[in-house]
Amino acid sequence: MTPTKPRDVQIAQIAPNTTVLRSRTWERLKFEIEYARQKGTTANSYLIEADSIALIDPPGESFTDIFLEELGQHAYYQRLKYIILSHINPNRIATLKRLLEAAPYATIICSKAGVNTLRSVLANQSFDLPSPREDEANDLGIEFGTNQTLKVHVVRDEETLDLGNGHVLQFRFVPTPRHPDALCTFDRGTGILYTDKLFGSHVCDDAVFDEHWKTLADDRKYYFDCLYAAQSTQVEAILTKIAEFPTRIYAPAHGSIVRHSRSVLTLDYQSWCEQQQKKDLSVALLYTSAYGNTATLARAIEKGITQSGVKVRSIDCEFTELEEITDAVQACDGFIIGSPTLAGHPPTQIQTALGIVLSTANQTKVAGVFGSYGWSGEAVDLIASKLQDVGYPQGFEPIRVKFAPTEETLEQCEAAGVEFAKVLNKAKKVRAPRQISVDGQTDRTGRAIGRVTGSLCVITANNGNKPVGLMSSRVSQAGFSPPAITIAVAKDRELECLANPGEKCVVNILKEGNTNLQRHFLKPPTPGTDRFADLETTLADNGCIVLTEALSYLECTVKNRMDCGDRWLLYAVVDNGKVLELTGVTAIDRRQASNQY
Ligand SMILES: Cc1cc2nc3c(=O)[nH]c(=O)nc-3n(C[C@H](O)[C@H](O)[C@H](O)COP(=O)(O)O)c2cc1C
Repeated sequence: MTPTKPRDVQIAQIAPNTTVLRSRTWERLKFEIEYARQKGTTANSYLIEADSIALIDPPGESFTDIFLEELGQHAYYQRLKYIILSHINPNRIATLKRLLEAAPYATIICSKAGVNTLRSVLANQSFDLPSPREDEANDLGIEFGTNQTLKVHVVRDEETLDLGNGHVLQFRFVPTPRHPDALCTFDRGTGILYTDKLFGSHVCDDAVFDEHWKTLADDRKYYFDCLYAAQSTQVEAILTKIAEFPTRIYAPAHGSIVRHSRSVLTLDYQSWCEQQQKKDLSVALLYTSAYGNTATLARAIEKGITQSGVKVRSIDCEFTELEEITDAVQACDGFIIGSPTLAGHPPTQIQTALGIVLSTANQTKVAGVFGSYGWSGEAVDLIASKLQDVGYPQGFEPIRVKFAPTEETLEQCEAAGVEFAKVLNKAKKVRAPRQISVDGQTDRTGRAIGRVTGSLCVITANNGNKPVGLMSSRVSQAGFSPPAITIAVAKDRELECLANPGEKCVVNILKEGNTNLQRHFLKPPTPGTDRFADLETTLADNGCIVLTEALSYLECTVKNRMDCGDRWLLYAVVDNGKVLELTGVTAIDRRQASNQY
């Protein structure tokens, strides 16, 4: 295994008086769904050194020490006048606390929606704020007020802040259900728009700017799907809002700075939002989360649903008007309620949302419930039983997760999202009257495509340390010299580990008559269990699992991956192969129509 590079902070000047500090990790930072492509990430902070100095977005606690060390070498903490927080993230508090202890003259800037969260997270912290000294302040040319306690300035939408030397900052509120307090900052002096989470990607590399933007396409889309697909209406509104700025560069919180592909990426965001709006099935995901655990579960369920082609409207009930909740419940085909248990109950916002659901949603809507709890977990049971009383069809079994989710529980949630979408699709088929003319043509085409057959294979690979396996009948020989194949795989997280050139896999070609393996791999994997535990296996030279009951196997290296709508098409070179049974015949997938397996 290649040793991973240690975390570091890359520093680069990106415009006059403007420096980026990219806190980098080459490993997956968290097990949250948005990091699943395992390409590391960067937490970008920006320093504007004009007459007054402003720092935008110090990183989370994974980087506190290395970031503060680099910042200290670059700028005097005492001269730091503003710390702008584009959104309040409890994870940032560890860094913020240490920063404030070293920078006694700094004022925190955040939005009105952010200040409450800031107060509540800071309330649990004991600060050791140094007393600023008047003589030191005078030496540094800093205005010295008498009240030198923790200073927070809550900005208004469109407010400006003049840092001097032409750096006039203008703030815009860009709220989404996930980040209701989000703030974008435009610097009129440089044309840089500090976009926080927007336009980012979780990729760690040496390129500060996006010269290589074409190679980022999949990562950007994946990032959008995880963070914004369920909030496309709000994102469309944000895009209109920020279009007013004469922006030259997007400076996001993660990944490379967007200079070369700014227009392309803006158009991509517009079209991805439009694609979401056009989907004909939709889910209202109503949740609230005091400490972030239920919100993390919501993200994973959301991902499972959107990857199945169903639109999600995610609503944090704490920050949403009742009319919007009512509107979402009326418009949706299914709804999901997520709630923590606090003092034996769902919080008030969820009780209110449940009231709206019970009085608004007709009985045909598909329902789901989930939530994080600490010891008794009454909230999920209470909501589930109320929904059961009405008789809503269930999209998945109620999900209860004790405190913070693990990687397994998030997988379970994602699988539940996929399941929910399936139930919705089935319910739609039952309801929809058959449109003879249009469906007739579609059926004819589907039946014609169905005559294309493929050999049944199981693709095995390693997702981090975890072996994964997926059935596919879309494997074809693509080249002779070098021997190469193409594999079409569903846009499924299981094989996301084959996203990059150089990744290894084994194609196990199944034998006609061996229904054991076929049945095994047709079932969806159960999260947290070893899929290969009951099978006879051995390891190939490339480290992937070989199913010894297969007819033959190919050891492959991925060279390329192409986006083909609902599938990825992998092009892989065959490095090695072996026939395991000389007399058997290849199992073939014969079907009546293109949408059957
Ligand atoms: C004030 C408070 C009261 C709580 N009461 C309960 C309770 O009655 N039953 C329970 O199972 N968990 C209880 N918990 C634990 C939370 O449900 C648990 O921390 C959960 O992960 C919170 O989810 P969230 O991060 O989505 O807010 C309580 C936690 C707090 C802070």
